[in-house]
Amino acid sequence: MKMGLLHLIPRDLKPADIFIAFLFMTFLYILHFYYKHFTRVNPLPGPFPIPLIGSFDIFKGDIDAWFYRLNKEYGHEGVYELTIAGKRQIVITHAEHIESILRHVTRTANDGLLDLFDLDKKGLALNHDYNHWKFNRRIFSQAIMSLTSLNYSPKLSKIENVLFDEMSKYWIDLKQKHEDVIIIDMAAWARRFICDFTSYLTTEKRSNTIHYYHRKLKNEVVTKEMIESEEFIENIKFFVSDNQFAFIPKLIKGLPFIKNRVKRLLDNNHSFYKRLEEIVRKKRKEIEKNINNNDYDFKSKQLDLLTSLIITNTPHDPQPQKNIDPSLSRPMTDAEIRGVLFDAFVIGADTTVNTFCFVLYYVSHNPNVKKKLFEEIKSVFNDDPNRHVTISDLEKLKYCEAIIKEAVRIRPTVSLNTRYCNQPEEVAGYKWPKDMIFIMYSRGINNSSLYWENPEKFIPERHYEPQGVEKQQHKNSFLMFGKGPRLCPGRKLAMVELKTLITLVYRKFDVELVDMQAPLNVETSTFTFIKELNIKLIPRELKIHS
Ligand code: HEM
Repeated sequence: MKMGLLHLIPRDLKPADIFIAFLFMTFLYILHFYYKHFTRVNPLPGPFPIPLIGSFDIFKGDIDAWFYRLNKEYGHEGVYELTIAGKRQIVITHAEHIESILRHVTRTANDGLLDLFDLDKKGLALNHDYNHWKFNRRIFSQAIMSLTSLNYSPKLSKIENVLFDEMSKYWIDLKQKHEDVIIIDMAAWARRFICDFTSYLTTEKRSNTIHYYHRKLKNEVVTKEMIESEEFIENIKFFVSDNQFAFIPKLIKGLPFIKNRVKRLLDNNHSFYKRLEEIVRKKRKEIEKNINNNDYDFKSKQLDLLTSLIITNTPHDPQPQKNIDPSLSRPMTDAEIRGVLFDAFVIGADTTVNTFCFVLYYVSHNPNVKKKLFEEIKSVFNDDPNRHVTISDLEKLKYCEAIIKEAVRIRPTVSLNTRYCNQPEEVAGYKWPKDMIFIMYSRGINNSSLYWENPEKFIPERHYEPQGVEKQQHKNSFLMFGKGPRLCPGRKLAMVELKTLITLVYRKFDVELVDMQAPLNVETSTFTFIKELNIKLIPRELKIHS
């Protein structure tokens, strides 16, 4: 058959003919693209699209800043459109218009390179396949929920306190003799802290990235184990900052500049997958050894995330589910577990690191908020300022929680939230055919004066005192963790992690920005990534009573 087709190509074809044919095909493609554009349903305002890529702005590096500009230009009516990677997308900028799309389950159309990256049917966040997603979601949600259960939470608090004690000792060690303050890049430290913490929650063995980073700063020898931990961080960083290349159309993946970037991202992911799969294999061996040791009882143990993922739907499952759909009742494979671990480390860790750094940034710009936060911490730890922060302390730290929400409102770490509608849907007063992609622009909604008084001001009280809650607030004007079936499964864990870490930092140190004029130093792809946050730590000398 192939030979037959080759015979149809004239033998005396010259390079010039091939070039002309190429130009002709390109011309036809462009004609078709603009024909479709000018005859599209419900034309909306938005930037004029460029065939295949949509806009050159997606290659400029700061996608979030681009959306911020577009919101100012086209967002007034609550909905506008743009083309990204050849695909028309409808951007929603008013809270009233998002309810109908939140119940949809798929995030993006399956026409980019996600299958090349083996992410289209793996994990949760980028999974397109409903059945695979549902299976992963049920097991991952249950495993992650047990980490914040009454049974596990004392362990969770303990490890965060212990890691913080270690990290703060490193900070003190970095203090120059003649200085009163310690200057650090908090983004670099927080990224490593959350990585070591997440590793512990996953396997009950921490990684060693904070230790590595301290030694690196002191020019001291680092061990092979530390370097391996650090490579983990590099893998996460690389994916977070370059992942837009996983969404580009297949048609252009071979173009010179793009080919290289796709290859680098692929190499990065393969080495990351290998590391994760090695962790799963080691844990399986450990579990098998425990099972062979007959007196091991999973019911009486506080299980780490990975053990829960491995033993769910096996005879050792401590909480076997009855009457569930048979397609959901099998155990996970190693590759599936690797998929959800990828989410925990990439999505879970990075959102938490960004949010933590944004809190420090906004609190430093608002001395009254800082004072009130410290007053709250003092009132809770008056008995002993050095004791471990526990889950029951966190319940009393209401102002701290309001600060986290306000930081996320003003600068959400997930500012673009997409839904793909695989059936016709009415959105923003327009009837849309199936196969449309909608983007909820959370940063625009969170900062709209339609829902928030003085939206540019950092006022935690909005989320705190009953009388201070914004009166005209729409129920979807602040979706910190999303909504509907794809709501963030790590939301409870994230709040515990953040409240504990913020309390530990402000209890021990006063925090100031090195440069009060500098804007937040972030890089955005489809995720936001904090590059650097230089702060001054002023030790409180633990005189919390005075
Ligand atoms: C401050 C920290 C966090 C923020 C602001 C955040 C926010 C979000 C948001 C907005 C979504 C999208 C929800 C939607 O589409 O409706 C999401 C999804 C997700 N988050 Fe979080 N998250 C945080 C921490 C975590 C943590 C700690 C984990 C796990 C360890 C986690 C795991 C996930 C996963 C797996 C998804 C995808 C869920 C799905 O598609 O079914 N997140 N998160």
